[in-house]
Amino acid sequence: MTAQLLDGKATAAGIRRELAERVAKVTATVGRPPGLGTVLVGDDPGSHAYVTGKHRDCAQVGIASIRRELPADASQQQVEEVIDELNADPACTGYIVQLPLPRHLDANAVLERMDPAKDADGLHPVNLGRLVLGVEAPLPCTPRGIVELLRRHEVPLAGARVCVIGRGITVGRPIGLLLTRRSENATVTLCHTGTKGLAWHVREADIVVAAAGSPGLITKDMLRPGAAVLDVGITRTDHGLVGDIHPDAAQVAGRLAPMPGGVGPMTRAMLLANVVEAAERNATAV
Ligand SMILES: Nc1nc2c(c(=O)[nH]1)N[C@@H](CN(C=O)c1ccc(C(=O)N[C@@H](CCC(=O)O)C(=O)O)cc1)CN2
Repeated sequence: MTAQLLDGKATAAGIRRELAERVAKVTATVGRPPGLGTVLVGDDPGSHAYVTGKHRDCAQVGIASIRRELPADASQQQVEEVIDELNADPACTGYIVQLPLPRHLDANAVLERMDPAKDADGLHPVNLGRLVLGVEAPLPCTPRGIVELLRRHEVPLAGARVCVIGRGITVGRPIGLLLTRRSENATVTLCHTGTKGLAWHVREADIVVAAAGSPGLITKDMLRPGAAVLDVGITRTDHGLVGDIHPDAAQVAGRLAPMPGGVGPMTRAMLLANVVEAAERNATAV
């Protein structure tokens, strides 16, 4: 078997086209375009590349960019001052704080200081709480991108057994909440570095989401033949970027969202969707 491609790049391009039309409408109604802010602290090359990509996407759909950068040794107070500024800026519809932050900073305190109504990442505790409660809120971009990618490729979720590997705040923890909503109705097993018998859990699954950041962790012998497999792990090595899914997995998987070209572009598209939805909410509230 050679896995069918879950093509995040093409799917995200289609979503950007849909969003560009909505941006044009909301811009005409409000008299100015929605604005996405980004807060980037430090020199991590990956984070710089992701933020640059986010602003490139904004330009493509007509969203204005507000870019704030701070040095790696920025203090908690300096970061929080930028947060306060974006909370107060009427041109900023929504913003994100690029993660991870340098170790000396308290990321939870930074996220908590954000205005939840401007949280374009769905990572503010209020919005994560709303996700737990099943109340409408901006959704974390990667989990939302995964659900959208599966939906647009007609991969059935109702009753599906999903194995998620990784318990980080941007993917592993929130995706369990998303997929177990009544509207999705999947059953989720959340695995992590403390899980015993990882291969057994993975083999039970119809859908595997690998977000551990452990290169080549999931091999073909661990998979149920025909499973849909999504690679969310990204490790930068001397030989380039390496995902969590071993290349041999494509021989056994039924569907494969590769890295690159699978979930990453969907993450970026869902960020734009969160900003557009916030702008539309604001426009109807006026
Ligand atoms: N505040 C946030 N921080 C981080 C998030 C997030 O959703 N919000 N997620 C990741 C990084 N990330 C977005 O910020 C992100 C990661 C990867 C991609 C992507 O398009 N990847 C490419 C491959 C990488 C490359 O070409 O350099 C792909 O998969 O095709 C987009 C966004 C952690 N931080």
